[in-house]
Amino acid sequence: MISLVNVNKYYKNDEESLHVLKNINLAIAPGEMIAIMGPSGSGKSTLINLLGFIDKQFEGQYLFEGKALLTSSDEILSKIRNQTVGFVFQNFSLIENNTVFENVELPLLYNGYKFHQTEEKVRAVLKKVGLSDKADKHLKQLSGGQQQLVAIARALINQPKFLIADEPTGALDSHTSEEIMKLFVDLNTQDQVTIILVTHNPDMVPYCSRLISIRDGEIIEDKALRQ
Ligand SMILES: Nc1ncnc2c1ncn2[C@@H]1O[C@H](COP(=O)(O)OP(=O)(O)OP(=O)(O)O)[C@@H](O)[C@H]1O
Repeated sequence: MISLVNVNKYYKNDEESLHVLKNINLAIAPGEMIAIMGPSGSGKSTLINLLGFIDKQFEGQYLFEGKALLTSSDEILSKIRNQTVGFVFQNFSLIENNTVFENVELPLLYNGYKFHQTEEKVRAVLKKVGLSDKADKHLKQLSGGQQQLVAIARALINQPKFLIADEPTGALDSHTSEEIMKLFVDLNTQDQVTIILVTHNPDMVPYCSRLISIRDGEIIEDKALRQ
């Protein structure tokens, strides 16, 4: 599904050039659930920004389903991104003053759906994450774990080909983190959602099917975990 070939990334300014991804070669197949680990500053965010079609400025090749999508215009690329990848962040990035339903519905509206076409899809995805009874609640009325479930529902609503989760349990206690990871595993094993997860927490790794470790912009380890 995803193929990075000899990818190098530099952050350049007038005085210096910082080499943050070094000769990355990476193939990701549909149905994988990958943990990316590495110290702060090792290049994890840079890598997932590239994988999520956010960053086009790099050397080497990124093929998605055999195509070099990053050559598309910004407008086409943002449309592709909206239909192809779902993002989940540590801080949830939800709209505080909107209801659960409205938060989850938003990417559908961006994708061209009309208000009267969204109800069934939003209800189905809320059911999947176990929030059927919370649709009309405001975000403020939910716990941190429930807010992360809303963010996952929002990431899933356009049926993306893969999910990128950047420290999705970073703001949650260990019990809630476990619940969130179990949901990711269900999505991965039952619905074949491909998941790429950045984490600092080694406890999250055994839930994944593969571990990629990064140091100083290089992949230093790439190993299979559960099958
Ligand atoms: N926009 C930028 N301009 C210049 N340098 C940057 C930029 N973004 C990141 N960097 C540098 O690139 C390197 C990799 O950063 P990156 O954010 O990818 O690391 P990370 O592994 O995600 O770190 P963390 O775990 O702290 O989020 C760091 O040295 C960082 O300072």
